[in-house]
Amino acid sequence: MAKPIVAIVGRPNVGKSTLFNMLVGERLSIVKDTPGVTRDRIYADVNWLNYHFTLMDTGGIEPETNNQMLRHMREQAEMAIEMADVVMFVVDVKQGVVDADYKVAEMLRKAQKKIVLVVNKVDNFDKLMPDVYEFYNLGLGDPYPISSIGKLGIGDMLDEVTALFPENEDDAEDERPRIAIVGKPNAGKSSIINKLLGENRVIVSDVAGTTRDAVDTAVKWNGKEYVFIDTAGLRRKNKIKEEIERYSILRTVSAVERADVVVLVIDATEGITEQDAKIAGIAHDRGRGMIIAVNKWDAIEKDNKTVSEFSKKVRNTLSFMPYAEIMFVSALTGQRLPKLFEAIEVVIQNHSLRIATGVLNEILTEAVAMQQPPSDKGRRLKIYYMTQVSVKPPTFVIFVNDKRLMHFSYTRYLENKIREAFGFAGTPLKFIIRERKEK
Ligand SMILES: Nc1nc2c(ncn2[C@@H]2O[C@H](COP(=O)(O)OP(=O)(O)OP(=O)(O)O)[C@@H](O)[C@H]2O)c(=O)[nH]1
Ligand SMILES: Nc1nc2c(ncn2[C@@H]2O[C@H](COP(=O)(O)OP(=O)(O)OP(=O)(O)O)[C@@H](O)[C@H]2O)c(=O)[nH]1
Repeated sequence: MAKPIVAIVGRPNVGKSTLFNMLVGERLSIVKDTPGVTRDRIYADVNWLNYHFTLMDTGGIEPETNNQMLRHMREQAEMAIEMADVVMFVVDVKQGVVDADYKVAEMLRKAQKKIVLVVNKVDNFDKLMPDVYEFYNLGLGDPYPISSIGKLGIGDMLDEVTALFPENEDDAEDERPRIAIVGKPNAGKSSIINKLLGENRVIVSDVAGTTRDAVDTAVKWNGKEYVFIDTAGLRRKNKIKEEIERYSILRTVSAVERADVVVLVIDATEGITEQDAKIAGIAHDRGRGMIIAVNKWDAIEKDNKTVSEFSKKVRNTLSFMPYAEIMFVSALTGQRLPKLFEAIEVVIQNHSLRIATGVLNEILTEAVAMQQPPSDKGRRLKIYYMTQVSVKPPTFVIFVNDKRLMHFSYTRYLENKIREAFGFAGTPLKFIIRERKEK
């Protein structure tokens, strides 16, 4: 389920963005199917042979002084260590090994992270190979020479990256549901986790002692164990606004990647913002179960319209996830936090709910009878059959005579019928349209 995460770190100008764009390819410039969410190109899915992973570009800020650069690189490396399974440490053959490279290398070595040392701008292997050997001095093992522009050495480098992926995903063996608590800085993520955990905290002992797992907390509720993934505590001191945004997005991606269910915490005193939509979009794209928790509900003045008005604004801004329940909570007073736990459990169930094909097709037949499928130039859409092929999120394949006739709005109509029949509250549903020859 959870895809490995690979983070790119390195000094400014070594070619991180060029490498990122080359690996991601042109296909993916904008994610269109999440309305209202314009996607920064700082993370993307990469498919290489049979491997699928999420690539993150941690760079992008040009510090002015050497001091600033060192600080920035340290933070970059820290973030990468926390978030990624494998770190691509990119250096520049033209500049050779510089002081900052040594310092970052030392940090990465100490963290015992899986590292691939990538020497970029080796546009001519014959001529530049001698310069590549210098990078052995960093003590990170074999340097992998590449040219991001010339697309040289990429295969060998990726072979090494994928060889370092966790063997049997530790998450796969762990049956406990994983819940990521995400949201803007200061929304109250830590407060909610602490309150939810209360006395129920148990030690996450059987998970390997990597830095990433340090943010995981296991808790027992109604006799069942859950693992919470916290994204709180981003250090903000001295940071540029763009930097904070970038890190909080990447961190969210990393947490969401590992989660089954996501709780988006919104600060009621600030209202819902574009940044909230961005964060929600990540969970939606990845097909996670979803709950919207409007926190600090104690802190705002209310009358009998406040809930419906606030809900309306949330629904408008997060129009791509009408399936998510909105809850009004307070970490301070504990108001409705037990209900939040109940909601999490419901979403977990729905996220892995399977519907038998027979029942599904009864609903389909009925739905088609009630509203005729669309037609175009005299040719009408025929829907033959539907079956659920997977869970987390529930994914359905619909067999039709002609894919082009399947309008988005009709898929939406069918989705609504399925939801009317089976609920599926809190989980996105995925539909795959397949053509089958007419009989
Ligand atoms: N010759 C050569 N130049 C390259 C290669 N890869 C990147 N460059 C150049 O190096 C410069 C910096 O590339 P970027 O990708 O912007 O570097 P970056 O590391 O993302 O820089 P920041 O965004 O400042 O962190 C650009 O002028 C690129 O064209 C390469 O393989 N060979
Ligand atoms: N009134 C009120 N204040 C709250 C509530 N929940 C959190 N706060 C306050 O909001 C501030 C931020 O809370 P945190 O739990 O640290 O927020 P966070 O989302 O973990 O923040 P980061 O670590 O910056 O990502 C603190 O001052 C809390 O006391 C709430 O339900 N009501």
